[in-house]
Amino acid sequence: MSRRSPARVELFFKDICDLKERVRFLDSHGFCSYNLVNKNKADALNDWVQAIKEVSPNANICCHYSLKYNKVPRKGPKEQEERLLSALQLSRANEVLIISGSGQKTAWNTVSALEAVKSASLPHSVPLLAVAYNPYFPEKQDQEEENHRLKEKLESGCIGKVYLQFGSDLDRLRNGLEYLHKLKASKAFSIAGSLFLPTAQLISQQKFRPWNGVFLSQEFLRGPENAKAILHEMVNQYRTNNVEILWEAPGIRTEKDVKLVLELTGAVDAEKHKGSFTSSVNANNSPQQKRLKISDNFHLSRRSKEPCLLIFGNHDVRIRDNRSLEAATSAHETVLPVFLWTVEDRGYVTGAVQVVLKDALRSLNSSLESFNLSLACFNCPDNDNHGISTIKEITEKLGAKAVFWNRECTTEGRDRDSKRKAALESYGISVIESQSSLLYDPDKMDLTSGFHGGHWGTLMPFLKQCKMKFGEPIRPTPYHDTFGLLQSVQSPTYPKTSSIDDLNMARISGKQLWDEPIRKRFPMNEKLALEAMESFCRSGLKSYEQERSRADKEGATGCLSHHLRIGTLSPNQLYWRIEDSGLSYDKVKTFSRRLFWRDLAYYQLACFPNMRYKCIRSHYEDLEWVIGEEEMRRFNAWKRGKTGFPIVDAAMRELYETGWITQSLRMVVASFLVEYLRVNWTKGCEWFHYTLVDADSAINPMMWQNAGKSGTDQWNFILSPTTASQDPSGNYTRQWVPELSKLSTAALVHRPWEATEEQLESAGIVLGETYPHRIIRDLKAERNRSVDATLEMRRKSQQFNSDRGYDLIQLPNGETTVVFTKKEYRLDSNGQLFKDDGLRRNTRQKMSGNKAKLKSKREAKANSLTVKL
Ligand SMILES: Cc1cc2nc3c(=O)[nH]c(=O)nc-3n(C[C@H](O)[C@H](O)[C@H](O)COP(=O)(O)OP(=O)(O)OC[C@H]3O[C@@H](n4cnc5c(N)ncnc54)[C@H](O)[C@@H]3O)c2cc1C
Repeated sequence: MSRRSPARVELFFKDICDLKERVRFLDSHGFCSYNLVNKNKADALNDWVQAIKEVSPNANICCHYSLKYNKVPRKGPKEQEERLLSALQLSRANEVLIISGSGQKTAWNTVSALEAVKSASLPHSVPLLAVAYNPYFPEKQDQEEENHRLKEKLESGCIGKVYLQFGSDLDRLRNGLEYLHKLKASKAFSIAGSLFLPTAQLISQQKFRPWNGVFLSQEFLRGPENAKAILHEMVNQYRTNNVEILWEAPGIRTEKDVKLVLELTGAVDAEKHKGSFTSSVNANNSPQQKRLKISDNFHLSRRSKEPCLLIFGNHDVRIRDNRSLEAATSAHETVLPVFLWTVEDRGYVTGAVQVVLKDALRSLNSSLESFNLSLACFNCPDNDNHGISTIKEITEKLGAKAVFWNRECTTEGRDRDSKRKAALESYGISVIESQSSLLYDPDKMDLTSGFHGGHWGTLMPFLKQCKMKFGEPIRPTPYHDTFGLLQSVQSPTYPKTSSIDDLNMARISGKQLWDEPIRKRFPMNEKLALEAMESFCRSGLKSYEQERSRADKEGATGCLSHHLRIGTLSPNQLYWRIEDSGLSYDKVKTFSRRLFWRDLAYYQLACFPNMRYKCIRSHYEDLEWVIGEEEMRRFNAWKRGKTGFPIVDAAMRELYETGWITQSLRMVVASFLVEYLRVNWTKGCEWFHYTLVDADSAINPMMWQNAGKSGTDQWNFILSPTTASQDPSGNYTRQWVPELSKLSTAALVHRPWEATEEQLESAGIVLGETYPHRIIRDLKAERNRSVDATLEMRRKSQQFNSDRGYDLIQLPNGETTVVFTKKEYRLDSNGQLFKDDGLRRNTRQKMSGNKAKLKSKREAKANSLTVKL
């Protein structure tokens, strides 16, 4: 789906002048996604693309490629193929829709064309490929044939989008959409759908000279009002199914047409799309402001001559797919890129993150320098509240009246951004904020209390709500658009500022240069981020479902979290790379959902701004943990990787040395700290925050709260510190705990206390000397204490216990909701453990056989102690 436009529009025009005029008109009404039809072999599609880009540089353009009109006369398939492949490689469009053309299908058709594309293995830079699908055939047999052809097209693995043709039978549309969703289960693609503008002219044209393949009912053809009612329904169906609208015929040419479009879709679309970019410029209701609301679009031709500031944060250090950068460079001819480092930033951007941030800033600066821009860095004085005085001073020196930045959705970032915004606006400076670090804007999301196919605050209700409310995440901006923008701006003359090296950030001196292994393992720049993403998509992604828990396998997970944290990669770039990978839904679904976990964390943080320190289930503040010296003894051993449990120690050492471990290991060590060592989760959370290169103020606390039972999605499993299923070969543990490396089997590496004296001796191990004794011996007893403490705390907090024994929490809007609670903690109103609640049995009885079996299978899986992470 296009980034900014409420819908796509098919363009009809006489010549280039007319085309530009039309685009100018549509652009001024907020459209910026266009389709160019191909009705003649002389059509100069690339010239048209160029003309559109001159008027609307960020337009997203789909060129149609008609196999019929592009056929090389009297030549065989080879020549047809060559023509198509060269057209694709030369195309300057964002998408190419390949169509056979109406009439009898010949040997050279979309299916054979896609076969050719597949075998040519074109570079990744060719436009997204799309095909058409008609769900409206009146004859069953014809429809089946069409369905089969679509399946064949998708099987080529080259298709990223399907365009639904127009028709008026709503039932057939519903069936068609169902069919598409079925196909989506194995092939990832997005859907666009045509709509005709129900004008009197179009209706009479279709009545008397209907187009081939367009099936319109008598009711539709009765008149514009009837047609409108049908279109309303279609818009609803499109919306529910995340279908991007394409206004096909007869095009949108006049103010009246625009009004009609808005009547049918406008209000909702405008609302839906304004999210990614909010502006405080022109707070009045000027036409420009209205336009911004609809399209968020600027024109280069209308760029301001006044300079502006573009402030980078610690989460958007990139030039690609960076909305604030696009907004600033689209609106101003002169832009000063700025990085400010304040005492407040140093309070929460700490440890390993500073190391990778500094490197990323260096690389951002080099990228900017290649466009003759450079990053002006400022070490703000400690008494400069959020760097506000520094920003004011820069704007004054520069004569700038506008400041752009991407909002940072952390608690600290929100506080900073709102204070800066209020102060700058009071000085008459406009602040233009964007959102560029999450798939969706958390402030626009609202989950009502209750169970929506999952408990409140769990992944699936959140994911479904995102897609229902906002559709698919927006596609990243093509790099050539950003490149064009950056090339066309200039740097203002500004006095020399601090260099990145001068920043009071990651300044490590003395003997222990702890940053070196981190820098070595995680060099930071956009190019490397893209390469890492590519390499994972080509190899690791296929086996992610099976291998993601393995710590002993290189590349089992993306290892991209540091790039996402600092912003050297945008989540939209990653999301769409996965969606366009051509792999089946089953292969990519878990990975795609990971990015929704990321968004979910930020949604939770918006609801519970103190969640890094305070339990979301507020009564869990009373949970008893180990305290005093014993707590310190346990916590210190855990931090330093000296607990005597090898998999835990290996992970904690890798974390300390390099700043990263896989999710499966994070879960093992978190589970161990909380459930067995019984140390308060906030301690682990803080240690992770300091040591992780991807330390994230939303994800880290969300995961620790879940591990520590007080989060919205309390873990329904405990990970054993001794079975070490994450490292079946033992090689990972041998690497990080070299003192055990000579033990002969993986089992002994993970449980050296089971080794005989001879085995230990021949491996050169003296337990308690060369490797520590286990810090706790009786795992079962520790775990029982942990459960008892939880039950005791819950008994004392009956007001937070639902009638089915689940925890209740209060949402920011004052509503109370039930959150998932592990079976072993569920209590009745007398404080007794629920045995088997009748409610569940009744519900199960009501469910049909298969569904019930499925559900109990799922529950059994969830309750089992070994889990697939
Ligand atoms: C106790 C604990 C603390 C964590 N702290 C952080 C943290 O501070 N920062 C962080 O980015 N991740 C954190 N995670 C989540 C997860 O472990 C890492 O994102 C993941 O290990 C990063 O490796 P990857 O890029 O190879 O992940 P992949 O498996 O390749 O996943 C791709 C991306 O999805 C996102 N992602 C993956 N898992 C999660 C998740 N559970 N929640 C939210 N987003 C996710 C990450 O951005 C990740 O890069 C934590 C997990 C646990 C159990």
